[in-house]
Amino acid sequence: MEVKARAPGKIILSGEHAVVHGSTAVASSINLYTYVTLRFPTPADNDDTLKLQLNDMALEFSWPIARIKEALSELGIPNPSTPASCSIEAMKSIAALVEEQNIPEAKNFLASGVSAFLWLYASIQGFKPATVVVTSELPLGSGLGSSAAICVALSAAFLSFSDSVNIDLNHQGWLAFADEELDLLNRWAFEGEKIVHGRPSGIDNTVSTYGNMIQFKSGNLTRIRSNLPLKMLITNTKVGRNTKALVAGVSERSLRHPDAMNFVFNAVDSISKELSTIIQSPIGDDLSVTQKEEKIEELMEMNQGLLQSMGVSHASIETVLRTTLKYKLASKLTGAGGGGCVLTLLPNCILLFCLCRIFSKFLIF
Ligand SMILES: Nc1ncnc2c1ncn2[C@@H]1O[C@H](COP(=O)(O)OP(=O)(O)O)[C@@H](O)[C@H]1O
Ligand SMILES: C[C@@](O)(CCOP(=O)(O)O)CC(=O)O
Ligand SMILES: [Mg+2]
Repeated sequence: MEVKARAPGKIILSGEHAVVHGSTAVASSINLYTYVTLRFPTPADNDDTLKLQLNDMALEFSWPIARIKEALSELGIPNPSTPASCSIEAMKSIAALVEEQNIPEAKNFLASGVSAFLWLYASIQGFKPATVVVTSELPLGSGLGSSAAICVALSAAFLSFSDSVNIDLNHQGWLAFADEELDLLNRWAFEGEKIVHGRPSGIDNTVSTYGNMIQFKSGNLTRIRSNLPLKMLITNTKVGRNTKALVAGVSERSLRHPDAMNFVFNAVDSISKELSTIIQSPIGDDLSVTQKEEKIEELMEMNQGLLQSMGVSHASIETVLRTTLKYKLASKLTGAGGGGCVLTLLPNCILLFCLCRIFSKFLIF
């Protein structure tokens, strides 16, 4: 028996970090996915291990089921319909299970993802032998939500074998979870994301679970529909960073300067709400597409300024900002910052300009 699940990455258009402190944020899923295949051995295979293959990393981990049972004995019978947080004790046992695998030092950043896998698997599927294969189109640790995508795809694969879930909707050739099941999936993915991020807001796993665009505040999701043909260029600075450390850094700053940081978070809240209103405003209202894009550019610049004051920008991000500004294009970091990816709005008039250039070449030759 085998199942394959996929979950998308995301971009945050406005509100990263501040969303952890209760501000509104706006995010969109992107069409880059993480894929998880779950396979149970037959009795003839005589295989009593849990295997995790990370194909893109060319790594394979394997634990005897008896060892996992011994380490996580407190878990008892799995209860897929009730998402549970990993206790400090269970986290210690999982850390020992991961350590036994001797992950190469250069790939130590994978330890949190492997830990989330162990927690989700043991909690949802219990102590059954299986092989889980992960592949991803997303760059890891770059702000495009690879941690949430793997948690959603793992939870989806594990839950799909559980009686408490109904999967019958056809979506682009894939079976989809029914709406009422998405909440359960999202809550499990959030538990995994907590292991990677420490203190996630939940926006990444939510947009990866529900897809399309969302507005998110204090754990509450509003699904939104864009009426603007927004085009974003994503530039990866390729500077690695760790979301958990950056999120913790912002929290420490807000403990040191609570009043000032509250103003920063409130300003971000207003920016996200305004952005969401513009995106959803009907075509043909008072503002033209160009006027709406100009407003969005200004909001992106203000959001970037506030992210700088939270301490999460980086020299590599500033270089992208300066470069795009030369072409009068507005940019902001997306995700946790400290490196990672930068978003640049490509206004429709630019696309028209490029098209004209392409066509003029055809005309000349
Ligand atoms: N395909 C994957 N395989 C293994 N671990 C993964 C995978 N995708 C994400 N992770 C885990 O998530 C971490 C990256 O998460 P994070 O720092 O939040 O950045 P982002 O979510 O922006 O990619 C990785 O270091 C790893 O632990
Ligand atoms: C910084 C934050 O707002 C987004 C982090 O996104 P990413 O893991 O860098 O893709 C954290 C969160 O909301 O959980
Ligand atoms: Mg992440």
